[in-house]
Amino acid sequence: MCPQNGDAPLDGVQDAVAVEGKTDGLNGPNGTPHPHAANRHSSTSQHRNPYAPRASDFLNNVSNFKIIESTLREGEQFANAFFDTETKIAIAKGLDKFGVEYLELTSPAASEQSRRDCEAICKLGLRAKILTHIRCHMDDARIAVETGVDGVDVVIGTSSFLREFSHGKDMAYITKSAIEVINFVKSKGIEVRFSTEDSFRSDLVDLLSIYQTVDKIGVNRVGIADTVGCANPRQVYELVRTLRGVVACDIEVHLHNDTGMAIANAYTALEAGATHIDTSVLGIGERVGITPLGGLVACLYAANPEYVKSKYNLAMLREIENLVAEAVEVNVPFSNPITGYVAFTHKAGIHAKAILNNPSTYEILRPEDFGLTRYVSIGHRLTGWNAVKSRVEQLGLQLTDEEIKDATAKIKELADVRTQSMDDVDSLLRVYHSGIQSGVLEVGQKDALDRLLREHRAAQLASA
Ligand SMILES: CC(=O)SCCNC(=O)CCNC(=O)[C@H](O)C(C)(C)COP(=O)(O)OP(=O)(O)OC[C@H]1O[C@@H](n2cnc3c(N)ncnc32)[C@H](O)[C@@H]1OP(=O)(O)O
Ligand SMILES: O=C(O)CCC(=O)C(=O)O
Ligand SMILES: [Zn+2]
Repeated sequence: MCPQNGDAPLDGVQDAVAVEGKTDGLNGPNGTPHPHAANRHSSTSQHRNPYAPRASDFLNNVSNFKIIESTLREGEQFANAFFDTETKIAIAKGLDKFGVEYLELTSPAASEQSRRDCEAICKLGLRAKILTHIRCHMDDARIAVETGVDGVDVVIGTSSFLREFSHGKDMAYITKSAIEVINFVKSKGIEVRFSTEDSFRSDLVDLLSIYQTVDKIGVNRVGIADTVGCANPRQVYELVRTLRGVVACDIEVHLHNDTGMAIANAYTALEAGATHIDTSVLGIGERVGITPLGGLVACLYAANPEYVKSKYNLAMLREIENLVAEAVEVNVPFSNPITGYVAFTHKAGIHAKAILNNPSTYEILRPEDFGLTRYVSIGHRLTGWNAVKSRVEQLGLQLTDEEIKDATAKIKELADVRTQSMDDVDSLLRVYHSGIQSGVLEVGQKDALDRLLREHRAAQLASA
């Protein structure tokens, strides 16, 4: 792994340094010396600098990547998806406003309307580059280059499964048609990408050989596709890193989410030197889809918030997700990163206290950077007096800490029976406060408080 280093344990020390660098928000090896390094390795470290940059520091593209947004291609392969022209244009404009670098559209060979929609989106004059996605076949390529796209994404299966059961072609034929299609697209002066479908179940020698061939003839990007979602982060790292050493062109990854790895795999691909990541809004695509745009953005924001904020209009994310969710008739999942309805809701008393003091205690993403708001939920039995105190202050009530703790005990007692709404909690706090103010209530007088609450409820019912 490290050319200067034949001493295995040193790798461990280097890992520790890399972690320190990250903690400082640095990509490079600028961390302070590891306290144990000198003692443990003094004999070898005389000859080399253990803190010198490693190959992996230079490969890492976590803060240098482009998104190829494929909601209008992979996303159209989602079981529920039917996008009419108007919806496609709304999605394209929304994603463009968000700031994705590329939009990938369904093949114009798929249907007459697909071809017309592709042309219509090319004419919108968006900032994002427009790509279309075709089979590795001259018939498709001829149609694609006439649509006005900025580039063509070419794909063909290389695994034995697809060679035998999909297109029936061997590697020699695949290579020959790849060269023909790539040269043809290039001759039109537009970008071309060549991708192998089912890369992780393809023979490594076949893969590297075809990628090297297309790189030599000037393809702009090569793509690796985890078509069945079988890859894990380590496999992704190894394949991308190996490919990085073989081709000079950009590297795109397309990662399905069948085993829930798509975001982690995308992150790891960037660490290994990938330059472009395919996404779709909410991850929609064949089966359970691919790397979701929002989840990827959350993950990359956590790594480098300033870079991600500078590239994308993050406050647009919710609007785009809602647009696509509505178009394909699904709900945004409750646990969705950033936009899930509980993404910034804090509940347990211990969390609530710390969050109220400093949100970074329990938040890696700042809701305000996404145009969103944090919530502290208090009407439940896991609440604590610090959270209740914050609400008391918001309501402008004057209560001592001892009184707030007493009121909190009542909230918990009631919440043991059922969760209390914010209105329930507010009423209780107001009743408690007026009881204290008027002198009919003192700390610990449970019966008096129960009576005041009963009277309050009766008055509410009478006025309803
Ligand atoms: C993993 C992915 O998601 S890849 C992208 C998938 N996208 C699509 O399929 C786009 C939508 N598809 C379509 O509209 C149609 O399938 C079309 C227009 C592409 C082709 O339709 P048809 O000609 O009716 O063929 P059909 O879909 O039944 O079969 C696919 C054909 O493409 C061939 N083929 C499959 N993959 C490739 C490829 N990557 N490169 C070249 N040829 C291919 C198959 O051998 C088959 O050829 P055949 O007609 O000689 O049997
Ligand atoms: O073109 C590509 O890279 C990917 C095609 C695709 O959708 C897949 O293999 O899952
Ligand atoms: Zn796919």
